Amino acid sequence: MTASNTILTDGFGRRHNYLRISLLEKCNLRCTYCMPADGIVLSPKASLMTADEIFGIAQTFAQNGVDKIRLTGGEPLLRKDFPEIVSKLAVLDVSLSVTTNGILIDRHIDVLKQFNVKKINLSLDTLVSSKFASITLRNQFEKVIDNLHLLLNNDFQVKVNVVLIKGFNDNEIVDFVKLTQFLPISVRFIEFMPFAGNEWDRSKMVSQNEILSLVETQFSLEEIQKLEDEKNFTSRNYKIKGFQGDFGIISSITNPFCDSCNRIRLTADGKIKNCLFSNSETDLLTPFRNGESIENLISESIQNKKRVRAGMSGINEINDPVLHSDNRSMIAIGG
Ligand SMILES: Nc1nc2c(ncn2[C@@H]2O[C@H](COP(=O)(O)OP(=O)(O)OP(=O)(O)O)[C@@H](O)[C@H]2O)c(=O)[nH]1
Ligand SMILES: C[S@@+](CC[C@H](N)C(=O)[O-])C[C@H]1O[C@@H](n2cnc3c(N)ncnc32)[C@H](O)[C@@H]1O
Ligand code: SF4
Ligand code: SF4
Repeated sequence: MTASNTILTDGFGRRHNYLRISLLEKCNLRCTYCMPADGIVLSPKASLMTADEIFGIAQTFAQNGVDKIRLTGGEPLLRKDFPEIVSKLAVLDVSLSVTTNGILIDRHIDVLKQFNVKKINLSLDTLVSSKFASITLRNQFEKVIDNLHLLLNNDFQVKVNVVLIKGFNDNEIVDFVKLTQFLPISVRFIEFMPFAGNEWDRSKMVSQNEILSLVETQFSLEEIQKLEDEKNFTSRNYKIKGFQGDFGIISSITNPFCDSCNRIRLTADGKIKNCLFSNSETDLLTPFRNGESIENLISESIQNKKRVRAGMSGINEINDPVLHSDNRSMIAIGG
């Protein structure tokens, strides 16, 4: 292990080479599983990281071993200075990717191409326009579908994120799988997770086992073995013979993958979270603004990271995560 890896390696030997940066807390959709119905209290604009601050903090991570940065939010493409942020981060020796709801892809496709941001994760929970409106509270289904095709026509690698909610879209699982017959996409079904204000209930969650059992009634599946650089991926993926794409499952609740966690999060107001479910945060932005070193703070946060997420006493136990009442809503974490 090189010295530059040390501050990002925790007590369990997990090397945190993947930084997820939330660019803002705002969004042009209102997905009910992501944010409270009455919205969230937004951080004052002055407390959000500027493009230069995002770059400066990300650079410290890159110098210490981060080689993958994902931009998220809120909706990252809503940031007016998105092109500036991407152009700055592009000089770092990292792979850059974006998780987006897809609505503004056409506005930013040139900048994504220019700076080689070729991996886009696009969230789409239903293939039915009226259901899209009911879960996102906005009528933007056609726009998202058009932009999905725009990405594919421009050779982007697209993963489609589908949060499954019982009674809402579990009857579309097979349709999403069928979509991969002719589209070279990876559809990932995500177990619904609990966050402030999203009215999570275990009974609304569709589990990994339920998804697999259902798909296996229709198709013969082959599990895709992960390549060495994919070992930390959140999803376990499956292929159906003759299909152009594949599908996967992100089983945060029933089969968490904390033993291979390589992720650290930076919120839009410059705090790091060492786990999605953790309520403890470390402010990097204030010391960064004061010209102080942030490496010790990063190191401390990594060293304090728990082996498994809150609420879990064993990696494969089926046990609901404890929802910290003071953890943020998902929209203010970034997934
Ligand atoms: N429990 C848990 N869920 C995560 C983690 N990282 C991402 N997710 C969830 O996985 C889903 C998809 O997230 P994405 O933003 O597409 O990121 P990703 O799965 O890391 O994407 P890739 O880099 O393409 O593998 C979202 O629901 C995230 O909240 C994690 O570290 N822990
Ligand atoms: C918070 S969003 C931010 C990026 C962008 N706005 C988007 O929707 O892709 C990141 C990811 O988190 C997922 N997500 C949000 N709330 C979730 C929840 N309660 N459980 C599981 N995944 C969730 C979304 O589906 C999305 O794929
Ligand atoms: S999931 Fe993404 S698109 Fe939906 S409200 Fe959350 S941040 Fe916005
Ligand atoms: S729940 Fe926390 S520790 Fe587990 S994989 Fe997600 S971020 Fe990592």
